[in-house]
Amino acid sequence: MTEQHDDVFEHHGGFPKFTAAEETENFGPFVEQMRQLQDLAVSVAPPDDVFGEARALAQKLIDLLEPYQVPEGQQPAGRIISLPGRGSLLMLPWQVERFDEGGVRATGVFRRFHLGGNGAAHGGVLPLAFDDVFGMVVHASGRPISRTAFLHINYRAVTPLNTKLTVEGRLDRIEGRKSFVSARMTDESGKLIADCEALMVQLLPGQP
Ligand SMILES: CCCCCCCCCCCC(=O)SCCNC(=O)CCNC(=O)[C@H](O)C(C)(C)COP(=O)(O)OP(=O)(O)OC[C@H]1O[C@@H](n2cnc3c(N)ncnc32)[C@H](O)[C@@H]1OP(=O)(O)O
Repeated sequence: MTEQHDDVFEHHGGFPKFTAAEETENFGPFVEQMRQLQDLAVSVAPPDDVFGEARALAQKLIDLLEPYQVPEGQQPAGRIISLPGRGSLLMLPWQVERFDEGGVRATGVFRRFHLGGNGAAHGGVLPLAFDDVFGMVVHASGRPISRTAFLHINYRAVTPLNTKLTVEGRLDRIEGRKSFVSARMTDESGKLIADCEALMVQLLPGQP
């Protein structure tokens, strides 16, 4: 992790102070296994007694992890920028490849877990991808922490699963507290899958 990445969670506005977490031996592989489980949970059709066995194993995992819950900002999930989705299961398992004031670029695939219908990604996961990139664009540009006021997506082509895609976002202009940002999602041939514009509004002191 670079020094540039180390300070991206510093305190702004009314947000709590977040610090980046270090990658450890087991956390990244654990998150990937959980993602595989998510993919399987939405794609298997075994006999019901197999679900019974899975329930028992899942309960063991719950019992193992439950004592270790911590407040927001202290868990590794979401704080390790070198991991896909920063190690957060909520985030798409994409890798950040560029993070500087010129913009943010992330690449990755939508998986079976993200299926909408007829082999394509669910339309609701694209705003998640864009919104997360815009949060990083704001930080990478050195702007104070901001929240999304609006986010407008144009779905230009059906979004495939298991196909490498790229999202590139940038800061277009600043008006006082307002950061106007935009991003494009493309496939490896350069075909435009979706584009997006959003307004990020800088939080006032104490604003949640
Ligand atoms: C590694 C890094 C990880 C980074 C990890 C950290 C990531 C954090 C980023 C997460 C991003 C999110 O998804 S946040 C989650 C989704 N978003 C939210 O929950 C936001 C909910 N909404 C709000 O909290 C509020 O509405 C705000 C803060 C956006 C704005 O409220 P406010 O502070 O009272 O300001 P307000 O006066 O209304 O607006 C300020 C200016 O913006 C304009 N404005 C406000 N809303 C709109 C709008 N929808 N469309 C057009 N313009 C608007 C106003 O006209 C005004 O312009 P003018 O008169 O000044 O010209």
